[in-house]
Amino acid sequence: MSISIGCIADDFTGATDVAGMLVRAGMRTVQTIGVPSRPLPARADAVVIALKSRTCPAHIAVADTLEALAYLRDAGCRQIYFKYCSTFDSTEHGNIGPVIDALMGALDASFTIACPAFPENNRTIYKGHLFVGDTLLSESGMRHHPLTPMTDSNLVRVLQRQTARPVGLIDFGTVAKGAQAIRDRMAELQAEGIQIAIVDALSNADLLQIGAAGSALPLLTGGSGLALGLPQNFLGFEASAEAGDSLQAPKGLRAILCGSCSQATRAQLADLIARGTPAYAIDPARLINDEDLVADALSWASTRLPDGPVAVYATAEPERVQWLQERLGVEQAGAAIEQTLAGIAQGLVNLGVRQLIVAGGETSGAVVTALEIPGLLIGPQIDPGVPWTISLGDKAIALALKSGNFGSVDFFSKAWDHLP
Ligand SMILES: Nc1ncnc2c1ncn2[C@@H]1O[C@H](COP(=O)(O)OP(=O)(O)OP(=O)(O)O)[C@@H](O)[C@H]1O
Ligand SMILES: O=C(O)[C@@H](O)C(=O)CO
Repeated sequence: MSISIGCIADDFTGATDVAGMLVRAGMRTVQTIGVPSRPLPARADAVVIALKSRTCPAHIAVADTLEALAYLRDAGCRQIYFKYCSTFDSTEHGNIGPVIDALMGALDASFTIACPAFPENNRTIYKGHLFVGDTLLSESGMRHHPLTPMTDSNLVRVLQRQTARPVGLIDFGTVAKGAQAIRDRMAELQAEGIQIAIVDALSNADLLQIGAAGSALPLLTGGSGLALGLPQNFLGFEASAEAGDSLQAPKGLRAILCGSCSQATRAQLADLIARGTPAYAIDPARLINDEDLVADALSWASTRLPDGPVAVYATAEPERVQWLQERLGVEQAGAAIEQTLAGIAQGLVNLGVRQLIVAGGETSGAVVTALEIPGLLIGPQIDPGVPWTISLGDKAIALALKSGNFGSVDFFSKAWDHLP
């Protein structure tokens, strides 16, 4: 089997996001949960390994990434792609910088690019500054993110704080001139000693040019948008009409689990509740008191599930998130909620749920891990960056892993209409 692109994603929603893009661009794509212990179950042009490495300590993120890299190299992947968030979610200590460092070292790469732009979801980069819609990243809801608050919009500055390798910029003036100009600028920057270049991008057309310019780089890094421009680089690869495989969602009960506190998820949840969907709120005060919220939520859900979808959520406003974080610490607060939602997910599947939407990357990581799902086949897109997937393994479950800030306001109700 010859695999063109081997992708390592730093969270699970990000992984389905980029896998969906590769499918859209015509590549047969398999997503694995963690580094697979067995050969891939399906023929693939691209493989996406989903890690949960965005917010763990940097040395663990690096170790997990290098293990994934070893697998992808053994599988014969011709280009490696590190996928991180379109809002560049990271802290002063990483993990984007340390992971890029480690990948460059292992691949003996002297230069790479960093381009998280995702114009279809209103993430654009201009003069190195990341915009979310009309606002700078630092003025967007991302400044309140529970784990990776983003308070600086200048990505050259942000990444430079995370790596000792010199970081530069390929700005829009160059990108607008097309692939050859971008290639020339890469060469100039390398000659100046720059090893990683943030690249401006305002549209999918820019991403196609950037993808073409990066054809010879052993390592590319970015959001999922960049993936649209990569399949064109592979000789002998022909866009396959069956790339999305004709998947069939398993029948079963429906549920929604929300651990994302992002602005979009909060609005989507409010919309769902306003439409009358039963919703169970995880009460952080009861969590602190060690009450068995998993059993409580499941007993609540069990009587309602036969009548239609139910939602269970920890989603809260920034002040409520801070309240819990002050009592448990940031990491422990996140982990406690994730474990609770993961336990509820296991119980829901035991109750017969086979169609499940999960909101939030960290949350999805916890849920998919608890469900012991080894991999996902990628199906139709619900909204940009969020495809339906069908789990591999013993028990087929249709899963939509929604990145916190993705999706239209009616996402949770319309998603069912897009089931394959
Ligand atoms: N009420 C709450 N108090 C404190 N932490 C919470 C609360 N609700 C959720 N969390 C935690 O906030 C974090 C949200 O991160 P998650 O990645 O799931 O969502 P997101 O960042 O919106 O999504 P994405 O990474 O896809 O953009 C999780 O660790 C979750 O457990
Ligand atoms: O790139 C994005 O914004 C998403 O795929 C993501 O990674 C959110 O967790």
